[in-house]
Amino acid sequence: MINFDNVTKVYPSQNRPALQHVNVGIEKGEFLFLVGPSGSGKSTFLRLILKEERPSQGHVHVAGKDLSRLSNWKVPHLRRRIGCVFQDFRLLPNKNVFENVAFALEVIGKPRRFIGKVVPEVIDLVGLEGKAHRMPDELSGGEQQRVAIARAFVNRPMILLADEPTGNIDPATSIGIMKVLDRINRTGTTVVMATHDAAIVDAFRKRVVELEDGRVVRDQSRGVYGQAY
Ligand SMILES: Nc1ncnc2c1ncn2[C@@H]1O[C@H](COP(=O)(O)OP(=O)(O)OP(=O)(O)O)[C@@H](O)[C@H]1O
Repeated sequence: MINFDNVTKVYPSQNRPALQHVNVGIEKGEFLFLVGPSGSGKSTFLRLILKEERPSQGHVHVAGKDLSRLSNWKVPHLRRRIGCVFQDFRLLPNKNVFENVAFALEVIGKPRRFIGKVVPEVIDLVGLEGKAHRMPDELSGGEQQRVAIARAFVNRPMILLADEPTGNIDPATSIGIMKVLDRINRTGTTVVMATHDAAIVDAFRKRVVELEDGRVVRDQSRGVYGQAY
């Protein structure tokens, strides 16, 4: 589903590469934790999948397509098939839960009847039943992140990218967020989650790819956070 083929990324004005000779293949339906110290290249890895950045060398394939050959006008279509969740939720503050999730479908022109059917289903899936009419400032951080996940998933993307989704959430609540991501993964969506959250990585035992100075130093199935061997 995602293939990094000898990818090196050097940002203009930087002399140290953000990623160096990265080779990682991620199958459809996999769940992958991307770990590593701050500045090791995790966000760059995610941005390359979205074609927000281009490799300086090597190739990134997503769903069988070489992104370097994907014309610019096709990039919005690629991004539509990839849901994104961030540390800081990024909800629209003046829209309620239903409207925040519905907005993701409105902007791609889905009919109102379809929206009225699927949005409540996804709100239930993320564990927010009964809260559709709450405004973001009437929700806890964990609940806001559930809305953000519902919004990212409502279009049934093939891939979900999560950049530090539990970074602003307390440990107990983080487990609940992780269970939601796990549930989404079980529907067949490939999930790539960049994280510093050792407790979560250790509790869920998924594949772990560790970056250090832009290099893959570990790729382990059912891995833990901090054990390089
Ligand atoms: N737009 C940019 N322009 C120049 N350099 C950048 C840019 N984005 C990232 N970098 C550099 O590339 C390297 C990797 O950064 P990246 O954000 O991918 O790391 P990260 O592992 O996601 O870090 P964090 O855990 O702090 O989010 C760092 O040295 C960073 O300073």
